[in-house]
Amino acid sequence: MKRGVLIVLSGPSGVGKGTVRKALFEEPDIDFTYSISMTTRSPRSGEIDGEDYFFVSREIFEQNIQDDNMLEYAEYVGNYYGTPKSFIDQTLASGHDVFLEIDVQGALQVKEKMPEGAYIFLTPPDLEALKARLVGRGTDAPDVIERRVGAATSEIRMMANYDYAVVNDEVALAVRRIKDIVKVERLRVNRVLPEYIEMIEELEK
Ligand SMILES: Nc1ncnc2c1ncn2[C@@H]1O[C@H](COP(=O)(O)OP(=O)(O)OP(=O)(O)O)[C@@H](O)[C@H]1O
Ligand SMILES: Nc1nc2c(ncn2[C@@H]2O[C@H](COP(=O)(O)O)[C@@H](O)[C@H]2O)c(=O)[nH]1
Repeated sequence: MKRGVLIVLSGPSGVGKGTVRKALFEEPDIDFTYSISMTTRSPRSGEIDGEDYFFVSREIFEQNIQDDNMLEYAEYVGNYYGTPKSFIDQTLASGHDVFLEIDVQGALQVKEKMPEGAYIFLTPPDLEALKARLVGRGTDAPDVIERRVGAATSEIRMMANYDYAVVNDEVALAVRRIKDIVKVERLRVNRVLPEYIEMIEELEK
């Protein structure tokens, strides 16, 4: 049976990870399973618990760390964010591709543990565009935006630790670049593109 591919999309806050991920998931030939993160941040207007994030208290998050339930976690601009572990293991083992959208600290922790994934750094055309996107999104107070842009400068330096860098100049172009990367990754994991596996098995009968 084919094994699922782990795809980790990371990059500074506001670069467009969520926007690109949503556009990617709408592609007819894409069937990724999204890993829902856990966070102590308060929900933004319109965000749904169990869909956008699992929103929990600091106590519950810290209990999950102690119980070794997290594949990775990071403290980012005053809140915890992390990836529940068992979901990732089970989904990959069942042959489904898993998609993580996480910050740079978390992505590098996952890469240490699971180097066989596709680690993609989504980068803005420049820092001005990044700040404009955070301001334009309208979800964060000015001081939080400053902290996020401040964090971005050191995050962008970590780009060299990734397998791939994708510029999010236009969403449709970023989606196409990521789809090409996933094709390469499928070949690396399964040695043959999965759409051919059934055909070969049929011929070998
Ligand atoms: N290619 C693009 N060109 C212009 N604006 C964009 C582009 N991609 C995303 N945006 C806009 O930038 C803002 C931030 O996007 P988004 O929320 O997807 O970023 P993010 O990286 O997921 O942020 P966070 O890490 O904080 O969740 C949104 O208002 C979105 O519409
Ligand atoms: N290390 C992790 N980072 C995560 C995870 N889920 C989301 N994130 C990243 O946190 C920042 C802030 O997110 P926001 O929703 O408050 O804007 C952003 O870079 C996210 O990608 C996670 O599970 N682990």
